[in-house]
Amino acid sequence: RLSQERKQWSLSDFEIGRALGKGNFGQVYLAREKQSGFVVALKVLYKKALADSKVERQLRREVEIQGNLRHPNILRLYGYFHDETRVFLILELAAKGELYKELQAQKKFPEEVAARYVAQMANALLYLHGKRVIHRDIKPENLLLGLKGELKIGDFGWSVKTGVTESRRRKTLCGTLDYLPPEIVEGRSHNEKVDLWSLGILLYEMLCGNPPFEEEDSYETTYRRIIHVDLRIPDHVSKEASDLIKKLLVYKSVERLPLRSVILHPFVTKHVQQAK
Ligand SMILES: Nc1ncnc2c1ncn2[C@@H]1O[C@H](COP(=O)(O)OP(=O)(O)OP(=O)(O)O)[C@@H](O)[C@H]1O
Ligand SMILES: O=C(O)c1cc(-c2cccc(F)c2)nc2ccccc12
Ligand SMILES: [Mg+2]
Repeated sequence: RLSQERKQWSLSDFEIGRALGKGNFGQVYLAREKQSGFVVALKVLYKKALADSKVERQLRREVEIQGNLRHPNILRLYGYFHDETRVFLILELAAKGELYKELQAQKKFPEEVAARYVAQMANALLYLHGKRVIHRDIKPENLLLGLKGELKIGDFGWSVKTGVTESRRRKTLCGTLDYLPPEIVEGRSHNEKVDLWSLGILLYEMLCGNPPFEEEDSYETTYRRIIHVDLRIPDHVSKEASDLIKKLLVYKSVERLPLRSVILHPFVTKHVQQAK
């Protein structure tokens, strides 16, 4: 186990292994803590890049939030440290990498696989919302897989503790709109129910191989399709799955199916044995 107390970590505490992936502000490496032999993912972020993109505050928030979370479907942040030029995040290793890669390789998932991921996401979101944290960036790129193929929500770059109202519209709108709910796309106030919409988008993409409102290179068309909830569900999708998607992709956030009902929905219960 990594010593739990607020230890002052440094690079010399770790043996660095292969690169696991490349992120926006640096690389992520396999690493072993020398003292305990504990294997982690060490995420290296360059201060210059962070400062240039003005995301230091967001990073500190991400670290603060993720550091306090303990849930089997949420990637652990064990600690962090920095030197003159870099910030290092000591993260739980997600041995099976990105869900995104799995989805790209398989094109789409069988319904029982998608149902398991939906159940794990719903449980993680129940925990998060219970702590007044909204993720706001649920999408395959930010979901990792543990050793037993269990889903781990990583990347709290966009999460916030509610009550912090700020228009993140600018930065948000420069990424892809595909996963954003109408209230964010229209720059209106939003709450944790944004994660319910994204869960619906995720389920659709896992079963269909592409997000529902995706348009080749037309941002405006995607925008219009989102606010009109212009949803077309292919015939190969079962009626239970289709029902759940339609109950999550609802324009009015208050009408979206609550997480407890997601977990008890026939699409999930059909495939996933429920917690005792
Ligand atoms: N905990 C981890 N375990 C295994 N692989 C990881 C882990 N964290 C990151 N990776 C790999 O490194 C890549 C880059 O990591 P990540 O996406 O977190 O960086 P980033 O894109 O800079 O962060 P963000 O997505 O928050 O902007 C991921 O796509 C994944 O392949
Ligand atoms: O030089 C610093 O004091 C510094 C510290 C941190 C930092 C330190 C701990 C946690 C965290 F999330 C971020 N981030 C930075 C990003 C850009 C430039 C400088 C810094
Ligand atoms: Mg990333």
